[in-house]
Amino acid sequence: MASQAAKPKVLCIGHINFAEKEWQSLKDVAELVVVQSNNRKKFLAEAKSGAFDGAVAAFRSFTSASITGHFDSEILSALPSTFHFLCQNGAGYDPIDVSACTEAEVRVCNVPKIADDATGDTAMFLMLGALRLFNPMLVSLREGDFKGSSPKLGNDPRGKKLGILGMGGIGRNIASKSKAFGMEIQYYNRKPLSEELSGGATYVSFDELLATSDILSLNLPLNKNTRHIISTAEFEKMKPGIVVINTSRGPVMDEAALVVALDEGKVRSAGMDVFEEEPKIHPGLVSNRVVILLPHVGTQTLETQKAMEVFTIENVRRAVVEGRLEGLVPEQAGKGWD
Ligand SMILES: NC(=O)c1ccc[n+]([C@@H]2O[C@H](COP(=O)([O-])OP(=O)(O)OC[C@H]3O[C@@H](n4cnc5c(N)ncnc54)[C@H](O)[C@@H]3O)[C@@H](O)[C@H]2O)c1
Repeated sequence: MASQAAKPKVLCIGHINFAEKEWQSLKDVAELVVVQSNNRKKFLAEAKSGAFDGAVAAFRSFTSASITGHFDSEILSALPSTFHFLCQNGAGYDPIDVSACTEAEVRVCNVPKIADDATGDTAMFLMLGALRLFNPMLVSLREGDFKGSSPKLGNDPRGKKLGILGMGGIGRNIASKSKAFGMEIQYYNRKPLSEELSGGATYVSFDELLATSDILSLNLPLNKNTRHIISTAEFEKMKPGIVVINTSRGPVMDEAALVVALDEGKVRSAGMDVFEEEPKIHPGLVSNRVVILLPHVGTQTLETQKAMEVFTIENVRRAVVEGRLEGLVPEQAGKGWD
């Protein structure tokens, strides 16, 4: 009994859907506390009640923004001084204020690599669907008009230039899959990749990427530097008839500007898994049959979802047992925290 009382607490913010056994196994090293609140006000009150006292780490589910809102300095200051590890179950971590975490000496990890394949597959589906103009056909078939009244022909991927904006794990996954479709790959990143990592893709400037790509795939994280990185001025620089794919985060692209570019024919079609104000979607996208839309399901496979939860829970264990995390976010690199 005495050793049980001495265990640190770990918090579960949000739901664990596929790795409950792994979560329960943390009982060996920690006292498990599942956050009960369902909104920010209640979360702050729950923290104030002392329910989280002694907590050192948290599992944060992708959807838990509905519980805490932005994970910012107000949330951090409500947590006990023992709290030092935030384990985000997602490749993206834009709902977390990493600067505020760094200031509060809270280490943050996300889930790198595990989401690459499923998100890359989603991008390929959207890319082929948008290139081949499959969506109007899918819709008209279900409306009882087998091939649609005036089906337009789409394009082959073979021989097309794919421009990847953000050549990280997912960008590189898309690049390697696209090569099998006979595409030529170019990319823009904050810095060029090594020969080995680039896999034969050509590094070009941001403007050249816009001007010469037949298809543009957005694979950047969302942060203050990337918000609306694609807007009216960038659409103007693009090759007429470009196809745009977004599986990163909605706000990296100005959705209203995309709607204008589609309506003007500058952008021929688009494939989107993410939107600026999810679950709201710009009506100009919903009404445009050429655009192929998915409801942010890039990582939604049984295998990937389970592997992401397991990785995140293992990180909670690492935090408790070893005082470190795997996959510290790049903003916290070089602090001697990894
Ligand atoms: N649709 C989905 O369900 C889904 C799933 C997983 C990830 N995502 C999103 O995809 C994003 C990318 O994921 P990842 O795992 O490939 O991340 P990553 O960190 O491996 O790669 C991001 C790349 O973008 C580059 N980059 C960052 N800022 C840049 C800038 N201003 N200009 C040019 N390049 C820049 C980085 O150098 C890096 O190479 C995530 O941040 C996440 O938001 C979405």
